[in-house]
Amino acid sequence: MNNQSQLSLESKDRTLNIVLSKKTYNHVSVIEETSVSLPFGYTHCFFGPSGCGKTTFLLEIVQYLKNPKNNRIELKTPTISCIFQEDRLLPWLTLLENILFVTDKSNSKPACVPVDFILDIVGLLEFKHYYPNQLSGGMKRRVAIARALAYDGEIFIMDEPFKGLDQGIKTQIINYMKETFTSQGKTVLFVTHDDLEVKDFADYQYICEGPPFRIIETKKI
Ligand SMILES: Nc1ncnc2c1ncn2[C@@H]1O[C@H](COP(=O)(O)OP(=O)(O)OP(=O)(O)O)[C@@H](O)[C@H]1O
Repeated sequence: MNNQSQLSLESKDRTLNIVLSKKTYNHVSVIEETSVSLPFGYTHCFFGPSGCGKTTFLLEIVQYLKNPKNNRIELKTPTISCIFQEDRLLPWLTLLENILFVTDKSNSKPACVPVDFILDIVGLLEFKHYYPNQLSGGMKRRVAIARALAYDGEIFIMDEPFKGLDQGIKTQIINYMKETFTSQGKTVLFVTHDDLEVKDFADYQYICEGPPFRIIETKKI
């Protein structure tokens, strides 16, 4: 895969400016030259058909944010909470240990949200000593969400985070996220196929097409 994208965090206007260059997987064009400016402190939702390149776009951003050598960063490298499409739990650790693995001070940043509080939000407090193979698909999804919330990064990057969750628990988690993200001014980049999630959660919506990935319309919600 080619790697010549540029990304900068501008402290002056508090904007994440992204300029992606053309990307290919095995000579197939996946991302067209794309630039987008995302104001900090808002929830940005990327909406588009399956396979258009949304995950590739998010991964590019994570890669550049995590590697100061590639960035022209004027601020310190931000901490990032990620929720990927796959749950990525460690099977030999309990649900609680999976979360402590990223919030442990030696491994991570000093301030994290108390784990029991977050487990209660995602409805898993009573299952905290279960192992991943004792959990349903939706429960594993909620562990992945709890892990990101407990780590409490300055930027949240989430790829279809609520896929497979029932409406009740989804609403409870979205309400918590909306309230805390707004009050703490978090910047959120989030991919979904669900119109209702856009309506309930997003400040800006970007309609995407592809491959190759491109943003064809930006809407303020
Ligand atoms: N490792 C890979 N090797 C080759 N092609 C790939 C690879 N990963 C993704 N692609 C191709 O890149 C394109 C974009 O994939 P990507 O996963 O970014 O899309 P997406 O919009 O996130 O899809 P979805 O909504 O289904 O998750 C797809 O057409 C896919 O076939």
